[in-house]
Amino acid sequence: MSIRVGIVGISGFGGGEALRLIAAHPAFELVYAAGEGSAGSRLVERFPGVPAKLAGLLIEKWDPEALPPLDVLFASLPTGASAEALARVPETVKIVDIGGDHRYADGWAYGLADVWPEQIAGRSRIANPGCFPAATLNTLAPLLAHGLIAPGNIVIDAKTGISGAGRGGGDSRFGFAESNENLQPYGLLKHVHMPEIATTIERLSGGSADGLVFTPHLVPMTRGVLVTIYCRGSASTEQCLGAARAFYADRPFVRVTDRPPQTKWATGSNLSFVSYAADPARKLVIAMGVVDNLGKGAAGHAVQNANLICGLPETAGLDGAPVWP
Ligand SMILES: NC(=O)C1=CN([C@@H]2O[C@H](COP(=O)(O)OP(=O)(O)OC[C@H]3O[C@@H](n4cnc5c(N)ncnc54)[C@H](OP(=O)(O)O)[C@@H]3O)[C@@H](O)[C@H]2O)C=CC1
Ligand SMILES: CC(=O)N[C@@H](CCC(=O)OP(=O)(O)O)C(=O)O
Repeated sequence: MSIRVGIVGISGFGGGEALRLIAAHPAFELVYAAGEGSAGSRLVERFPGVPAKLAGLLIEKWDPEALPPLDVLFASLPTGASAEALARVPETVKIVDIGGDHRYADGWAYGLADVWPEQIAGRSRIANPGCFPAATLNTLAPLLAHGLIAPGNIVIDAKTGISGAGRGGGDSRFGFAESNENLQPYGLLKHVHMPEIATTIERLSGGSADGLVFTPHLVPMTRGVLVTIYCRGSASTEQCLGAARAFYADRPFVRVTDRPPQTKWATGSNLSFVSYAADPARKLVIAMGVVDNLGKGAAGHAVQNANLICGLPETAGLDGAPVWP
């Protein structure tokens, strides 16, 4: 029997990527689509290339009290816009929230699926990590778990494609003329992802994440996140790579590479690439991670989490190769 799923926020970048993955999923059947401004449109009007079986599905006005029978709801709403409404979704409907309202909130599991799948399976309320935290935490987890780096004074230099800002795009700095041939830092000192990154570093290490620095930069590409993370530790490059290979030995989506990873390696996939370069003499470990912000950074991770809470193979609907070039 198929598992009935819905997507609220389907017209957005995160919701659209969830639609793409669910349309090809072997067990999920999309029976509900919702939004605000897009309500009243058929899916084909928003996504001309949508598979024929879904073309006529009507985008409903989002109303948590008017859901059809559903097993799983993917919520891809602007951060700040989901908490009140999702609290009114019946308990019988499992939820994966792609937005930021429930990360480390009471009653919600933080869905860092590659690192702690056992904390996700069996739950019914999952908060998907943000795109930068997904890239960062997958990269740091093996080093923190093996005590190869200090949890304090970690410096994260991050780069993101423009789609990370969503279709709404916020303000004019996301337009073509402003972003093409341009690089800009933003969110200095107080980006919203810092709390979930710090909390998870502390959970994984048992130490304090004091001194954390995180600076994202907007890069003129559509998709992709690259994090270059500077840490203190005496491990060698081989020790770091070995720790990551052991940590992710049975995990399907994390690839440990000798070479520094590149954003295009992950495009269109739920993969996460990690690599390391370390100089014990300088007590310096450079950890590098890559994800697709709409894949492991959003909808791919959400489908992985949904697979876990539905008792499906974790890779269901996610085993396609990345887009290349
Ligand atoms: N883009 C990315 O790479 C990532 C995004 N996220 C998070 O995912 C969430 C969605 O982001 P993204 O897809 O990029 O954003 P978009 O701006 O592309 O899409 C937002 C969606 O939310 C819908 N929406 C807005 N307000 C309402 C409302 N009041 N009721 C119902 N629907 C509403 C819009 O629908 P309509 O068009 O119908 O108005 C639209 O479908 C955000 O919380 C974001 O932070 C997380 C990780 C990565
Ligand atoms: C380019 C850009 O603006 N990117 C977003 C990250 C998207 C994301 O992961 O968002 P949530 O944590 O809200 O879910 C940002 O920096 O806020």
